[in-house]
Amino acid sequence: MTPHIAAQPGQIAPTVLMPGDPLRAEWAAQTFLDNPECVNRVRGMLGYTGTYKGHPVTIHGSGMGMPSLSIYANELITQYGAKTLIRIGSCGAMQESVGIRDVILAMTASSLSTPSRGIFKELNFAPCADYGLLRAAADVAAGRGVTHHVGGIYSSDVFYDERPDLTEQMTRHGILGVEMEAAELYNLAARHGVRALAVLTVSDHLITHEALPASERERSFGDMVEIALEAAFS
Ligand SMILES: O=P(O)(O)O[C@H]1O[C@H](CO)[C@@H](O)[C@H]1O
Ligand SMILES: O=c1cc[nH]c(=O)[nH]1
Repeated sequence: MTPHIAAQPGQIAPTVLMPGDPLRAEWAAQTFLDNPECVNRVRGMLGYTGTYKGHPVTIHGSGMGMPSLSIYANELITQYGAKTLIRIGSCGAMQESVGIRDVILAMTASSLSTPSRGIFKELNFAPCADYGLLRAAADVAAGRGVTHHVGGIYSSDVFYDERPDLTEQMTRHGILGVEMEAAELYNLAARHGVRALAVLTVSDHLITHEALPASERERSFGDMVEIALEAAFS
């Protein structure tokens, strides 16, 4: 047990999927895992462990934003031995060529700051995905005919952004989408020598202002979860 996770030793699998939303963790575990068992509900941050095609998998919420993800990812890696962490999140599209419901595989994540800023100081460390996971996820997405994009994303500290000039520069420099956790997940994975990837579903569009209707979210998020699960064990 840790300050934020009540699971007993052995109740967290080496492979962990991390949505921001704890209820998405519950839905994904009940939909895609066999024999899902709730292993954490401290502060309402749900974690479930079950199996996928015989492989043990934990699906655990990260909360919103990098400080929250940092708490859970640190404890999952250092206290429970997680070796593969895949974020399954929603994001906003920042390119005309990226559509609502598309999947983005985050090769790297830019940020203004992360919880690791204090370590890196003047260094602009470039957090990046595990290449094997990234390549496997792209292959799975292509094989399933899921429209997907591989490239850089922006991990923001805020949902309500007051810097349209920054959004403009990121769009100009090819950043595909914005979310709030991947950069720190990649920093932590690099620090602890584990694998990480962010698989994101576009839920809204910063340029066209389209948004995914709530009724369609589940099916769209399902593609993302299956891509993550298949990539983890390919
Ligand atoms: O859908 P999730 O995984 O929570 O991800 C996105 O949604 C939240 C903001 O609404 C942030 O956590 C952002 O990263
Ligand atoms: O962080 C996020 C998530 C979805 N859409 C956004 O615009 N930002």
